[in-house]
Amino acid sequence: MSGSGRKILAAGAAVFDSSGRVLVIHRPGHADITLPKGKLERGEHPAVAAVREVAEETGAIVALEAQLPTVHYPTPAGPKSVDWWRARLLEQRPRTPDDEVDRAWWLSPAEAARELTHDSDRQTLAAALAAGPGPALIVLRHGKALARKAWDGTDLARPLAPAGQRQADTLADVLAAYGVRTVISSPAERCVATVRPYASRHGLRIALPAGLTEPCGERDPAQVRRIVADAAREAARTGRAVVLCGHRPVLPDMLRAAGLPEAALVPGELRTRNLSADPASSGPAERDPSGIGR
Ligand SMILES: Nc1nc2c([nH]c(=O)n2[C@H]2C[C@H](O)[C@@H](COP(=O)(O)OP(=O)(O)OP(=O)(O)O)O2)c(=O)[nH]1
Repeated sequence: MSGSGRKILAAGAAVFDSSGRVLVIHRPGHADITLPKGKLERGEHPAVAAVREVAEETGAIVALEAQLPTVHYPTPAGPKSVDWWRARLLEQRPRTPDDEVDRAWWLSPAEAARELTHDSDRQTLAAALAAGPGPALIVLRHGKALARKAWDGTDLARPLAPAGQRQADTLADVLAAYGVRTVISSPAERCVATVRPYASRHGLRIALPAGLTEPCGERDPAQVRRIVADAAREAARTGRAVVLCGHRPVLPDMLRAAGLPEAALVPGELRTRNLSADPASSGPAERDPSGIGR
């Protein structure tokens, strides 16, 4: 069957171990050597799919770091787009070889560049090397909240709408894909509730700096910048991803302080930046592939 026109979506990762080696697979069906990746399941976020596919194809449990350029190519089943991340190995689990992937192994980047069958994988590897290692700093707008006129309590206590709660559940999987260890939120309920499913699943405390609330953030952008800079230092110090959840009027300052381009985030949408071990250095800015907010 050729070219129905429907785009095939996939996601994968250039995975690095602690010695800087990269993980490749052999696929007997295609007789090729590639980076691990695979198709999204229905409704699945690409970041979540990337982590799942790497685990299924290699047994490697990974945390995502920088997002890399999306790759497009035609296939007999239709045009295909693959979202890629740089990722680091957290744990290697055993995996039984099968017809899809009969071997997964580690190569130096130079060896991998020689062995990979497809040029696009070589380009993804080059982008991963250019991004360098480092955890993600994630800036997130809270999920869809109850309308102001539908709520007669204080604005700080205004809760998420049911759609916002669903976004929060999806975000819990996305934040897990990045291996988030530090959760920071405006104390407003709609922000806290956006990161609560993730924090409670992982037994993490949510830090609640008052400086991220709407009135404080708008009044004192310098304090917002300090909160974000502290978060970036924490990520660089621990090597683990950090998420900051805030409000639309404060997000421009949060994004700027994170070194991300200005963007009008819709509820539940996020942007990530990868931080190298040196918090002063600037990593590549990244877009949100999620569509959670859309
Ligand atoms: N992996 C990969 N395959 C490519 C590229 N360019 C290209 O023409 N192909 C060909 C090889 C295969 O014959 C065909 C489909 O391979 P694929 O890896 O995209 O699809 P798949 O369904 O077998 O695998 P997956 O998405 O489940 O991982 O596309 C490329 O850049 N990467």
